Amino acid sequence: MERTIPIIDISPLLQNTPDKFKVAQGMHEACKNYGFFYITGHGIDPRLEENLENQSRQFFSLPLEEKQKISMQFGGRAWRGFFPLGDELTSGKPDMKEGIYLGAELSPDHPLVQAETPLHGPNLFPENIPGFKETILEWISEITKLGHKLMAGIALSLDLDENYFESIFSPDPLPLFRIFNYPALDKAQVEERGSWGVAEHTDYGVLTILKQDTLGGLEVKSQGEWIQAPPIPGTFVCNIGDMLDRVTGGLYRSNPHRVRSPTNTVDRISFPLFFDPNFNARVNVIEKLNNSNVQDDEASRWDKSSVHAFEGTYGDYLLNKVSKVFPELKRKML
Ligand SMILES: O=C(O)CCC(=O)C(=O)O
Ligand SMILES: [Fe+2]
Repeated sequence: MERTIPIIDISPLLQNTPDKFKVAQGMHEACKNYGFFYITGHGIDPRLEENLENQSRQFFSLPLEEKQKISMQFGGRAWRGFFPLGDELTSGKPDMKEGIYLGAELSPDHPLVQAETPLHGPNLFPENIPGFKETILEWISEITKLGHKLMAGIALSLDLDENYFESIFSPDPLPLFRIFNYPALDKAQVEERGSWGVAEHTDYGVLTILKQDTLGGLEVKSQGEWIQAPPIPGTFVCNIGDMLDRVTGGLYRSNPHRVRSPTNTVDRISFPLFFDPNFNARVNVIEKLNNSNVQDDEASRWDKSSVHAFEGTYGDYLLNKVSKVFPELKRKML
């Protein structure tokens, strides 16, 4: 039988009804077996989704010079703004995507900005797309709220108190929001550049909440085989990041995934929000799980490093990763 990623209706979790325990059970199975699940019943306004998609497409169809007006070069340590096709690397090779890096809008007097904490600060918004800034900020706010609810479900799925994970998000989580555009490639381009919009990797944080368009191309490695995560209307894709793999002693694995570039004439667009721990949080193993016989997968992992052996704060882990995906920027900014 073909293996497919489970779809979970999370409305009982949002409405806090007794069925939330069934939702948690579904999450437990999905996280153990796939590291991925789809959610429905998430309550996000379809008009907000539509605005986000339309305004993002407007942005990416602008000439490169226009997009470069909000280049990451101007984002400084906050690590925000636009990057052009081929600038981001996975395992040292350029991804076939362009995108915008976004996050919580922090003013210069915010303590973390005052302390010159990397990845914290103001966003760079395109000026000539009416409503785009408001849409982006509303999206970050709504999906961040959803992230907290999903983490309550994940805590229940591990037989923990619903608020268990709040300490690693305290005083605030680090929501890293990205909008990616994967240009359609023809045969010759695939031959020259390869077919990866994003090559195999795992996500770094706790939970990724991804809106994708209707084109597809996301693939997930599960029990050694690559399976599709096709778009399903009304859903988002959620997946486990390295930090949840770490705290569960590998019970919930951060599964490798990749994106195949579209080959028709339409570009694929996607919207991952990485719901990450506070930058200064220490992300410790959940003692109660007692899952100590984890098979470390360091040797077979895409980055040849272990999420279990690592020491330090989440910020340390993250900076080590982002400096590899944007080596040039790291040299200038950090
Ligand atoms: O674009 C997608 O569907 C997924 C992107 C992704 O895996 C990532 O940015 O970490
Ligand atoms: Fe990813």
